[in-house]
This record gives sequence, structure tokens and C-alpha cells, in this order.
Amino acid sequence: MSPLPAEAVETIRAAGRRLDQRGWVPATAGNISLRLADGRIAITRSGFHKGFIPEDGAMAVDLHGRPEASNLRPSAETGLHCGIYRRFPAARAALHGHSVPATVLSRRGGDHLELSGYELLKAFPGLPTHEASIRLPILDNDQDIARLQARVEQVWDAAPDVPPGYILRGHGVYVWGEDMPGALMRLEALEFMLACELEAARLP
Ligand SMILES: CSC[C@@H](O)[C@@H](O)C(=O)COP(=O)(O)O
Ligand SMILES: [Zn+2]
Repeated sequence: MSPLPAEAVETIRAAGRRLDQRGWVPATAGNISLRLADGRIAITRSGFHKGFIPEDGAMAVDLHGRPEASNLRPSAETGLHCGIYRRFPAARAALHGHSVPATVLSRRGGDHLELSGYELLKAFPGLPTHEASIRLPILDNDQDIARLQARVEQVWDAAPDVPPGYILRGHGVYVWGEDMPGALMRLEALEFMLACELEAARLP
């Protein structure tokens, strides 16, 4: 059991501050992870405010979410992060936030949100133009994370071209990327488009 690399911990703490600056991690909401070079997953410990993650606020788990240190409690949603890393070998960073637009829009119903015509779609892989769309899955929230992850996998199985993100209804967004800057960029792009959708829904 080796300690987490200091650089990985700092990357996670900086991402937490960024999410907090944007208002996406109220109270103790949100969680953040990185896949380390040795294959372990570094993830935020449960219950901290993500804008103020302490130096010991991240810990290592394996790809199945099993903690290295049994006295520490990883994020309650570790199973969702590990599900992403198991499924997508290129994923090296995953972010989860609770923004107002994601929460409000997902509570309107439906099993997906179609985002089309936005220049910022180009932040997503394989979309070189705004003349494209992504179908962002919306899944009903569930406190049983293993059951929720099983449903996420059903959605991925049914539509292999799903974008690197999804929404949990009334809860928040998950996004992943090939590194932390990539995941942050994607989350920002997605949150911008969700905020636009919310504004548009308010127009008469
Ligand atoms: C403020 S309650 C939010 C939690 O239930 C959960 O959804 C969340 O995002 C943070 O949980 P955590 O266990 O700190 O990773
Ligand atoms: Zn959450």
C-alpha cells in the first residue's frame, strides 16, 4: 500500500476548488477521482466540502471500489466512478457535481436530454462542428449505488455511442475525461449548455 502521489492529491483538491467556485458542489455535494499510473483510483473521501478538501481528503480504492485503508471511507458514490474506469480504459479523471441546471432540468422527466446546435458541443469527442447533437442520458436517482451502476451499464449497453457523461435525476452530473483538465473542460461545456437550456425553458 503506497501513499497517493502528492500531485494527484493536489489535482483533486484544485478540481474541488474549481467546482466550488462555479457553485456546483453545495454543502458536501460532489466527488472527484483520478486513475493513477499504477491502476489504482484516487477518490475524494466521503462527506467533505469539495471546495475545502483537506490534504488527507483523498484515498485509494481498487477498480471495484475496495478501499486500501479500511479505516477511511471513500465517496458514497465510488461505485459510479469505478464503473466509469472499468468501462472506459481511456478515462483517467471523473467529476460529479450538483448544479442547479442539471437538477432542475432532470426533474422535468424524460430519459435523456438532447443538446444540439451549440458551439460548445465541440468540447465533446468526435463532434467537430456545432451541427451535431449529444443525447445525454438521464437516470432516476437511487441511493443503492450498485443498483444504480447496473442501470448505468444497461444504458451504455443499449447505446454504445453515449457521450462521456450522464445526469442523475434531481441529483447531478457525472462527466469523465482522459485527464483532469479534459474532464473539467467537458464539465464546464456541459454545464454551460445546461444553463442555456434552463434559460431557454424560461422564455415565453
Ligand atoms: C450533500 S449530500 C450529497 C451526497 O449524497 C452525494 O450525492 C455526493 O455527491 C457527495 O457524497 P460523498 O460521499 O461526499 O462523495
Ligand atoms: Zn452527488
